[in-house]
Amino acid sequence: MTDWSAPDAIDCADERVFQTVLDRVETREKGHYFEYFAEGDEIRHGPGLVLSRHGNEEWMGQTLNHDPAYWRPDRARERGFEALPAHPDYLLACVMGVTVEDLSEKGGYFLGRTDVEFRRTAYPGTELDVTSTVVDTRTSSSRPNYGIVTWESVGRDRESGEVLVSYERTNMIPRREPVASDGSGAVADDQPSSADAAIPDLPSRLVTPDGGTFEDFRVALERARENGAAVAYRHERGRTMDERLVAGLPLATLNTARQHHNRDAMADSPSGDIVAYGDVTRSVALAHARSDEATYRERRFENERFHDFVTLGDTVYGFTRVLDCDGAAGPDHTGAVTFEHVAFNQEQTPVYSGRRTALVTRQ
Ligand SMILES: CC(C)(COP(=O)(O)OP(=O)(O)OC[C@H]1O[C@@H](n2cnc3c(N)ncnc32)[C@H](O)[C@@H]1OP(=O)(O)O)[C@@H](O)C(=O)NCCC(=O)NCCSC(=O)C[C@](C)(O)C(=O)O
Repeated sequence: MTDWSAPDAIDCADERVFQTVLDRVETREKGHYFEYFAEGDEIRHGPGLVLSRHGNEEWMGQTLNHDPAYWRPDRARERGFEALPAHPDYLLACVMGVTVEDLSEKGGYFLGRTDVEFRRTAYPGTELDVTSTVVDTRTSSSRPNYGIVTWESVGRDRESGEVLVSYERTNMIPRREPVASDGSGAVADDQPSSADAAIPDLPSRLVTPDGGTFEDFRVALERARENGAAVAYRHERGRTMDERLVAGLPLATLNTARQHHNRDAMADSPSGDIVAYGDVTRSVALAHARSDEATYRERRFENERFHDFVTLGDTVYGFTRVLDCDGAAGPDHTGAVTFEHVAFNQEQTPVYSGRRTALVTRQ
């Protein structure tokens, strides 16, 4: 009989032996299935993460968020920051990144997020302390292999305890034991396809603002309202998703979701391949929008949805609609603008949409 305690008892160089061993051993799992989560559970995320200047610059550089206030001290001061700040997209991606191991590493997709509130400016060197609470769990009626879980997450400065950002996010999470679908979410064969569906009435005219200041948006909105038009436009820039964006950026935020870096595991998933981290896709589309606007501060995001997969080689473009201008919000030299942003791919398929309120410089 083989002495299994002997160091050379298993010849791993022999393919057949190795495959037999692999078939027999248990896998030490990472992440949690849907059944693990119960409403009200509170989770403190262990890894923490120190926001870094390198990470900040890498994120901004790769996503085209080329706003010098986040890497030039003179421009940061002009913008009213105490020091070089962390970019809000980088902060948000890091806060969410450290939650992934506990919440969503098992797989499944990021479906949406809402109530994203930036409470304080964060600076490189800040150590994050992130906690999450399970807000809701339910089974999916259309996808029997998955459940749908919503968490509220809060990212704090570990030293001061101050809240930097908070949000509520929803994911599909694989079930340990898939159940038969109740079919209520299935699309009936005789339903019209989206191509056949009637196109809703669009405003007769779509107005583009003359520039990117608060006044430009306000004037465009007024002009549009007087003429039954809407303020909506697309941005010229696009960014093709390469490995650095799809796998590199999430890993730099400690996002361990297999969706972004394990092509082998993802081959047998609904997307069939690795997909871009939702925060990367959105940050690219927002960068396109910000490149056409005099952003002063990010305030909040609502109703963010991820509609379709973004895979390697896809190109992400941006579309913006201006919904509202509030001259009374923020410091005197700014006003708040609420936008609806849509990220779309080379086939003009929407992959992300969300409502954003930012302070924009007046002139
Ligand atoms: C996933 C796909 C295939 C489903 O496609 P579908 O046609 O089946 O979609 P659906 O019918 O719209 O949604 C399925 C179910 O989800 C529900 N649902 C949908 N949205 C929400 C929401 N916001 N809040 C609450 N529930 C929502 C919806 O009501 C439905 O429930 P049902 O099965 O009971 O009828 C499709 O939606 C898709 O391709 N989306 C893009 C996903 C994606 O690429 N996300 C970003 C990358 S993954 C990621 O970043 C990962 C991360 C951050 O690292 C990490 O979580 O760890």
